[in-house]
Amino acid sequence: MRITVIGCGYLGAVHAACMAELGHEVLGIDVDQAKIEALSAGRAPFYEPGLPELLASASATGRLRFTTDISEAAGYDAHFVAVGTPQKKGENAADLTYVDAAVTSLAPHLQPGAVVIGKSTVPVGTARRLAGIVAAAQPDATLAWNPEFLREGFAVEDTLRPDRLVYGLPEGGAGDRAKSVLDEIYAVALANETPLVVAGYETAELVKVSANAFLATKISFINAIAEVADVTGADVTAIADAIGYDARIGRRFLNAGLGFGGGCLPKDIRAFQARAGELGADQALTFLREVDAINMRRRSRAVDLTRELLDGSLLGKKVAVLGLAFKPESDDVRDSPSLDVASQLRAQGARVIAYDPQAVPNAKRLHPELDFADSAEEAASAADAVVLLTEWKQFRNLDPAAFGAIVGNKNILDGRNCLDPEQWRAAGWRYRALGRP
Ligand SMILES: NC(=O)C1=CN([C@@H]2O[C@H](COP(=O)(O)OP(=O)(O)OC[C@H]3O[C@@H](n4cnc5c(N)ncnc54)[C@H](O)[C@@H]3O)[C@@H](O)[C@H]2O)C=CC1
Ligand SMILES: O=C(O)[C@H]1O[C@H](OP(=O)(O)OP(=O)(O)OC[C@H]2O[C@@H](n3ccc(=O)[nH]c3=O)[C@H](O)[C@@H]2O)[C@H](O)[C@@H](O)[C@@H]1O
Repeated sequence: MRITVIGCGYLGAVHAACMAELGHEVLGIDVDQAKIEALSAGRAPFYEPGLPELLASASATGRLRFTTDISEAAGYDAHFVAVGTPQKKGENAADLTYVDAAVTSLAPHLQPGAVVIGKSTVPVGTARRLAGIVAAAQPDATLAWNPEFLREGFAVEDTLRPDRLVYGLPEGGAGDRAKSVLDEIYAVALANETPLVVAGYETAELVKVSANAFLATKISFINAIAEVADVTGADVTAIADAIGYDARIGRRFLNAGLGFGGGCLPKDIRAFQARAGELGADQALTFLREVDAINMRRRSRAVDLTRELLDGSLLGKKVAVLGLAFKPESDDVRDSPSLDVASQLRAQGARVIAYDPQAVPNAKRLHPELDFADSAEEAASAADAVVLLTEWKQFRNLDPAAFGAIVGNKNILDGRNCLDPEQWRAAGWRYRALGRP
């Protein structure tokens, strides 16, 4: 199948490389010249495990090309739309400017029988509206919605071996034709018995935002329990383990700590509330406001605990921040709780020295006022407190004795509940965490 992928960011670049890996002929298109130059040279424009290898192998086969010129999309069978849908400035709603621009610029180049496949996360109702733009430009083309569930850090694996596929299709023969194109694209996953949900546009759009809303709710649920654990001396990690053994609950996504961030969960739960409001279903999702509020409180709690560790004042204290990415195995700092805490600590008078294995360049662009180190040891040298905010493996494996010899004062905040408190206390550290005594 000849496929284009419009928007080559965290989602699109991985999708393009994986589609080529599966044997399709792929053209990646983006308006960002620098990104296209990097991808054309076989370089990943961001950190994602496995992507560089995939780009190298796909480019070598000649099946993967990149361009900034949308007119090159003419003659392709299927077009994935994977551009950003960020939060609008000062509003909860999603900004659909990029999706609209992508579909509008593609429309004149659609050949009869082409299928436009939405991947971006959009407010319910968007697909039906975009289908009108596609039909007006090329009556024999169809629009389908095929939401994406990959996780950053596991994006290649999740794309090649998804745990389910969802097709949102129009009614009638056009839907049948779009389904056969999607089936051909995903032939390998379907042969491996990947569950497939075929539905209408609205259902497919709602599957995606419901999944992210549920994940965000699960995290905020356990973080709410952590707040209660904090005032009772209970241990939220033991609570999560114990309730997680119940298969109806499950242990995954019950890690209490600094809460969720990234380019998706926060903006998606806000956009979902905004859209429900527009549709007159305001009441339905008011709990997501609370999910968001619980999540944001984690950040101020981390700042307060750091202040407590420093005997009530951050002023002039040297604080080593370990981790800036919104999660490990990613360089993404969009709405990163870690970067937010680092910046709040500095704003409240601390001398912050931050380190992250991959995210320093992105963090520097957003917060040039912070100081950055080249290693955890350099950041922690003579520090009054260490705050671990993103649970990279190299931080989880730190040796409390050796690390203790570097710092000025052995104070540590474990913002992700990822260290062994006994071990750190035995090495002479004052250990604090969120939701653990
Ligand atoms: N990052 C992730 O893990 C996942 C993201 N999503 C959704 O996928 C969409 C994209 O997200 P990301 O890849 O993270 O965003 P991103 O910001 O990394 O990438 C978006 C790309 O689209 C490009 N772009 C903007 N306008 C364009 C146009 N008119 N033509 C061509 N390219 C254009 C931008 O230059 C950028 O490279 C969002 O709706 C997001 O919610 C869904 C599942 C996973
Ligand atoms: O729509 C999207 O873009 C994607 O959003 C999330 O994926 P991602 O943002 O890559 O990362 P997650 O692993 O979901 O983590 C999100 C945030 O939650 C935090 N988290 C996660 C799990 C947990 O138990 N506790 C917790 O605080 C992480 O630290 C991180 O900040 C979803 O997991 C994907 O299925 C979805 O496709």
